[in-house]
Amino acid sequence: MIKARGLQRRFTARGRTVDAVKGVDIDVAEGELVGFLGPNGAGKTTTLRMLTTLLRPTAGEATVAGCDLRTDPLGVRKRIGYVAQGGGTSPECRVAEEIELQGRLYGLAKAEARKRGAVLTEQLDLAGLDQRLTKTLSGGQRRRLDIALGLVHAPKLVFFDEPTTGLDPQSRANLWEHIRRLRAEHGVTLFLTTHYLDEADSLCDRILVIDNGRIVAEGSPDSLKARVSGDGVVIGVDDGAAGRAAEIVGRVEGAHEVTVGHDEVRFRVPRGDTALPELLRAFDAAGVAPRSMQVTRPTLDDVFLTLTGRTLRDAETPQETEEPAHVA
Ligand SMILES: Nc1ncnc2c1ncn2[C@@H]1O[C@H](COP(=O)(O)OP(=O)(O)OP(=O)(O)O)[C@@H](O)[C@H]1O
Repeated sequence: MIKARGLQRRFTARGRTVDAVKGVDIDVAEGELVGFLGPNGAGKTTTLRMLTTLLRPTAGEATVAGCDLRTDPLGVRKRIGYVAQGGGTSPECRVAEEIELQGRLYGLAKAEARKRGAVLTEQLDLAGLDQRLTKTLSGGQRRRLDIALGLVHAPKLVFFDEPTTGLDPQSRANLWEHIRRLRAEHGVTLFLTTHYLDEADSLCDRILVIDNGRIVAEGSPDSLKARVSGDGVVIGVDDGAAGRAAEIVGRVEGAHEVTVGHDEVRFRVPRGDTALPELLRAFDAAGVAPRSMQVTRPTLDDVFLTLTGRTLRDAETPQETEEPAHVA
């Protein structure tokens, strides 16, 4: 659905040059839900704007939904949906009118656009609000309307730019459910940017981590976590037994960063869940009885820290943004 090679974007404004995206390769297969994760200013929106034809790449090439980004941007636009940050609803328009208008813009006949609007308002829990002025909607309702607008032409590939930024936790969870359903019930391929670790972790099959204009890691949430730091394990033992416990732990394949406390041993291991049964057997054979065993999975923040030496939150810097220099 997406194949991009060496995509770059340089901005020049007031004599200053910013290399916002420094040559990224992206592959997304049909039906995947892929997250593009990175701190503020990492280059997520710029990449998304290139892939959706809103910004011309300085270099590189891409095929999006089967069309070449450079030679057939119109083909790309017809086949994709784009749910932008903040959306673009008109405050004085009614919900149903807004969706119908968007449908007409995509070339649907009036009756067809109206029918499509009814289906979408139903699917996105907006039924009953169709005569409301969009300015009276709550944040979550407005974001769902943004999604409806992005889906009006039934695209098979939808881009979301930070879909849940600014929403309260309940509305975020509700929106995640809608995003999951889009894929499960309609087979839509989804590509979303986020700087929320929990969002990427809970929603996405695969994550691309971008920092400073470059992709620094790629994989499923679990494989990223396993690859970078491994699971943390803490074994509680009786006073005085920690030394013997540490000897046993030292024989476990892949165990590292072993530290011995008074009544506990801590270590890291690639897969805590598979190491524990082996450990239990070894403890049993040695006649040492552990009092407790605890496994903690690393977070995506640990991944980012290992890759860049900074946490995602530390990495967030205020943006300096000029007006975008248009357009494909
Ligand atoms: N039109 C522009 N002119 C100059 N610099 C720009 C422009 N747009 C983006 N940039 C710069 O490019 C870099 C990447 O910005 P981008 O908006 O793509 O990051 P982002 O990862 O989407 O961040 P956020 O999470 O805050 O949306 C930043 O340094 C930003 O200031």
